[in-house]
Amino acid sequence: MRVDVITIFPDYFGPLSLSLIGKARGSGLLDLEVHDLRTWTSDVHRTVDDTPYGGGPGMVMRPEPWGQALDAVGPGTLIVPSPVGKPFTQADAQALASLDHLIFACGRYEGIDQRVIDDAAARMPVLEVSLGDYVLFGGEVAVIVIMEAITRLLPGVLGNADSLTEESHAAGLLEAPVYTKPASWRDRDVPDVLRSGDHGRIARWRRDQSLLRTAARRPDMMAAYPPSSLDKADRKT
Ligand SMILES: N#Cc1c(-c2ccc3ccn(Cc4ccc(CN5CCOCC5)cc4)c3c2)n[nH]c1N
Repeated sequence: MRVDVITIFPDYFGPLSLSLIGKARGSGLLDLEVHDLRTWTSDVHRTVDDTPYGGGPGMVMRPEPWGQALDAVGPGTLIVPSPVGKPFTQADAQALASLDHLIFACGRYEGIDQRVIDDAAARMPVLEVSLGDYVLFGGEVAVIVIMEAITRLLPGVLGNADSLTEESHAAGLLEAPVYTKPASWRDRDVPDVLRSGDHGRIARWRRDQSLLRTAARRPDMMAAYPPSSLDKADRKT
């Protein structure tokens, strides 16, 4: 997968050289390049922003540098993090993980001139996404989060592909609690069922815990969980 990130803060993306994303880049599974938007400015001050038409607070990112930057790195699927974007979900991560070329546009200030998005949409798919109902300083942190969500889905990145099948937002329920050694810690014991070796009982316990957690913390997920997936025993949970 080829990924181009355009930003006025390239140093924000140091974390994408670490851990499993760094390994994915080193092994060739992920070809990622971070570009400084100011590369495509032409004035001595390398200006990327200006005052908003119609008044209002803050500054808006100028269209010219963005247009030239997207001409240079595109076409691909353009992902624009935004406070007004569609909520980003695991399903979005799975869809994006299957694509060949992603371009991330990291806005700052009050956002990017809308004509940049409209112009890009005339020649490539554009997805405006939001991480959640809170306001960040810009799109860079969102891109790091989105890149983690996508990269872990790329074949060969996670050693144990099984861990992808049981994931919360893929399976529709929150995962059960996890435990490791020691069996007892500060007078708190690992549930006996997990040490029983009875895989059927363990699977049942984990499913029950998933249902309890999801019902308590994510009624929205519970409401969306297909009734056909709940057997009679579950309904008593
Ligand atoms: N992904 C993601 C994000 C972002 C995000 C993503 C990209 C950029 C580029 C600039 N900013 C800052 C910024 C702050 C304030 C405002 C004004 N509006 C805010 C909403 O109410 C109306 C008024 C605009 C832009 C960004 C923030 N925030 N939250 C998410 N989940």
